[in-house]
Amino acid sequence: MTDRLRLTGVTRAYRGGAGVRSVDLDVQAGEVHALVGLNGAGKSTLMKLMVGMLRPDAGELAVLGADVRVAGPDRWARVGAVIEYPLAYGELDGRTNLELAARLRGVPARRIRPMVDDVLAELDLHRYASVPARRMSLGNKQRLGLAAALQHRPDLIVLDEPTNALDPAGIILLREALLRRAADGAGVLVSSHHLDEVARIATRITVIADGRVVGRLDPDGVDIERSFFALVHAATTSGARS
Ligand SMILES: Nc1ncnc2c1ncn2[C@@H]1O[C@H](COP(=O)(O)OP(=O)(O)OP(=O)(O)O)[C@@H](O)[C@H]1O
Repeated sequence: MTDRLRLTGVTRAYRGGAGVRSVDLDVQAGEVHALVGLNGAGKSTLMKLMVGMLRPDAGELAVLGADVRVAGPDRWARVGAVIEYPLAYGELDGRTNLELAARLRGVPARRIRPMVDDVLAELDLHRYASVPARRMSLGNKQRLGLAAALQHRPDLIVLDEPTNALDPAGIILLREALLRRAADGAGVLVSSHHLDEVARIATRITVIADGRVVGRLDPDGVDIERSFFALVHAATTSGARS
């Protein structure tokens, strides 16, 4: 097994006490690992830690084998992430946004145009290649952000609730794109509230509640929703007692 991402005892507290505590988590090459939890469980906080947007108070965090504190641009160029909101320059059209994202990741100039064409086709965005991002619908902006994160075939993909604004066609396109990346050896981590959606794609499902890992779900399990609530309930009632 090859670690694409490994968190060991990672803790980060916000002022006021919320945050994540002693989280152990890994993402392996070739897998889609899903992080599920209720609103406020700590999914976005964990993902921000994983991509260096937040620094841990304690614990170790390795991205593609390098400590997150010392990972350089070459390492980050092999990561694709969308955390919270897809980033796009409103004045620039879809194609230019994607070309810029590719340049920022150091993709050689001759490879950029075919790469952008491929991802525009993959996420059915060709109609928006010449449309400024500010005129795109929320779902198409999300497709554009996902395209920017996936186009350079990163070795590690971290997506925070990537299906939130997508229509059913977009959800299927994203699912296929992620399964293709994983089959090619990428490690994929996605957070979601949608248990059914996650069960279709994930090889592993980790449940978090109150900033802690509280258990795992079997993607092939019969009543995944029930198992999810049982885990969350057990964790929050034991947390309330302690
Ligand atoms: N900047 C911040 N300052 C203080 N507390 C914060 C901050 N950001 C998040 N929190 C708190 O940390 C906890 C975890 O939030 P986080 O956004 O990671 O949860 P989440 O699982 O992503 O939730 P959702 O599903 O609603 O997006 C919550 O209690 C939240 O209120």
